[in-house]
Amino acid sequence: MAEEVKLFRTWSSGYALRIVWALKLKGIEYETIFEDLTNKSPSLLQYNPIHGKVPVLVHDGKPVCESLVILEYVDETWKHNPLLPQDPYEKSMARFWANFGDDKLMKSIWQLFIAREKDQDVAAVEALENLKLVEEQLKGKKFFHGETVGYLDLAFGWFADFVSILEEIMSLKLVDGERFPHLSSWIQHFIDAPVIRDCWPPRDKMIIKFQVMRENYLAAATPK
Ligand SMILES: N[C@@H](CCC(=O)N[C@@H](CS)C(=O)NCC(=O)O)C(=O)O
Repeated sequence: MAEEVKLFRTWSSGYALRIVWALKLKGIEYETIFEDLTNKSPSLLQYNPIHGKVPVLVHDGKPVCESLVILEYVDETWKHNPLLPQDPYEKSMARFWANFGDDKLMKSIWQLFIAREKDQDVAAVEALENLKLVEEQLKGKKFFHGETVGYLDLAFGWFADFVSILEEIMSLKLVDGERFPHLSSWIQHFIDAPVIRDCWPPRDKMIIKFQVMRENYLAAATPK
């Protein structure tokens, strides 16, 4: 019997995009269910009752939640075109840096994005420190694991897109080739990599979405 694979996602979620890329890189057929997060479907809440978030992967009726967990599930279930390194130490390092990306880097980039003008310099310091750590990881490499796209590239993929959205909306340059030569070249390689390049959400829609989000945060933070 054919396997049934379903992916609950939204058009813009960078977390969900990780799973889209992983399934496509593995050549797995799947059905997409687009969610409206302002009116979550009963199925999403049933499959992810703890967080109620996308992405959720449902494989033959069994739900898997949390994008980094789903990436590992996909990699272990369909073993061809491996995403994670096989060596136990390298695998644990990959998990470490993926968590760093979600916990520290993403938070600091977001804090910069929603900082009021007077707070931007302070917020930039933390974001830049985190970016330097990522830059170190990419020294001498095309992708995080070498010559081909793998788990960490998918984990950091949101950044490749979001950084230029942030730069455009805030009219600043965060990642330039002089300060971050390795990160800059990774962004270019990753954005244009086969499979990856076909899945990006429409840029104009992303700009509008994040512009509105930023304005709402700034308005909420401004004393009346
Ligand atoms: N840690 C989660 C984060 C997922 C997440 O934050 N998804 C957002 C969309 S980008 C969501 O579903 N938000 C709905 C909500 O917070 O209620 C993961 O890696 O899957």
